[in-house]
This record gives sequence, C-alpha cells and structure tokens, in this order.
Amino acid sequence: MLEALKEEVCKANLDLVTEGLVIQTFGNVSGIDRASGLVVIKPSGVPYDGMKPEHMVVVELETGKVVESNLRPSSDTATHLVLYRAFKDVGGIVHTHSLYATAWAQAKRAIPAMGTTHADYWHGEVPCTRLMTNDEITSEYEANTGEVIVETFDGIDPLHKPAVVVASHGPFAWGKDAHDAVHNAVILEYLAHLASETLKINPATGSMQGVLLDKHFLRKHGPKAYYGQK
Ligand SMILES: O=C(CO)[C@@H](O)[C@H](O)COP(=O)(O)O
Repeated sequence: MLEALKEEVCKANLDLVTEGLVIQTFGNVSGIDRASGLVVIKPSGVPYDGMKPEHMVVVELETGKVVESNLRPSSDTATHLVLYRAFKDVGGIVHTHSLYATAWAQAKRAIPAMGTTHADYWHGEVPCTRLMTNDEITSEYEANTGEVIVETFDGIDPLHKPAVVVASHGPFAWGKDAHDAVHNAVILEYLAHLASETLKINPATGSMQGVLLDKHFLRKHGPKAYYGQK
C-alpha cells in the first residue's frame, strides 16, 4: 500500500539525520495521499539507523486509525493529522527538536525577519504559538498542539510561512510534500541560528524594512515566480 509514498517519507525521515536536525529517535516526518485520505508517518521510537520504507505506518486522515503496520505511529501523529485537515495544500509535515529553532520555542518568541536571508524564504516572522492551557495539555495534548498551530495561522497562508515554533516545545515545518517539508525545516533551523547570532551582536536589532521583505519574498514566491508553484 502506498509504496512510493512510504519510500519518500522514509527518505525524508533519514534526511533529518543527514541534515543534523535530529538525534536519537527525536522528530518525525509524514506525507499524505489526499486521493485516498491516508497519511504515511514514521513509527514511534524506532532508531533512524536501519529505518526502512516498510517500517512506515499508514493511518487514516479522518480517524487516525492505523490501517497498515504492526508498529505504533509517531507519538506526534495527532498533531500532523490536525494540520493536514486544516492546511489543504500541505503534502508533508516535519517535527524536530533542532537546536536553535527549539531554543526560540522554549523562549516563547517568534523569530523576527531581520534580513534578506530570512525574506527569501519567509514572508515575515516565523510565528510562535500561544502557551497551551493545562486543560489542553492534560486532555488531547497532541491534537491540541495541532489546534494551537492552526489558531496561530488564522489569516496566514501556511505555504508563505511554512513553519511555526510551538511554545515550550519545538518546531513544526511543512511543504508541498515530505521532501519540501524537510527543506523548509533546514531553512528554519538556519534562520533561527542566524537570528540568535544577530541578536547576540546587537540585542536591539529590529525587524527589516517591510519594502525589502516584500521585494525579496515576492520576487521568489510571488504569483509569477517559479518557487512556491504547486
Ligand atoms: O517531540 C517529540 C515528543 O515531544 C518527538 O519528536 C519524539 O522525540 C519522537 O517521537 P516518536 O516520533 O518517535 O514517537
């Protein structure tokens, strides 16, 4: 079932290791087949070393029910499913605990756009979610994590800002497929690192000029640009 997608999702998970975004069994990548309403995701707690396409778990988008695998799906599966239901153009999702993006999440701060390196990829700051309530944490925690992300993106095109830092937790990134989502997670970590270094040099650095932000983002991702086309 969904052999090509399992290959793609497995490779995307292994790319997290190659890109230095995860250690141990941290993190997870999924991809969706919209036609069948099925999601393929990393198994929970399985080491990346030796991870194969046949280890990927297939779950239903609407119910989260495992339809193929003896392994448990990633513990963050419910978050991925909420995001796929809300962000209809998203085809792949990544969660990591990459060092700098997670530091911004722990600091509970959006990552400001301070220069063109950022503006080439993100149209403004990388948002940070609000803190989750005790009720949200003690009930359906993983699904509620997805809900606070969706709430954060009210009125924002998720493909213009393809990542978020979840307060007190870490980053989630997404894209048109699993490979694109990993690419965005790599860029996010670079931008988080760059912002940290910039604020170390000058803690009073403000956001970049709006005109420059638009110029750099839109020439690459605007209506007539190649990047960002589906
Ligand atoms: O963020 C978390 C847990 O908060 C995850 O990244 C885990 O570290 C990986 O869990 P599995 O995907 O292996 O269940």
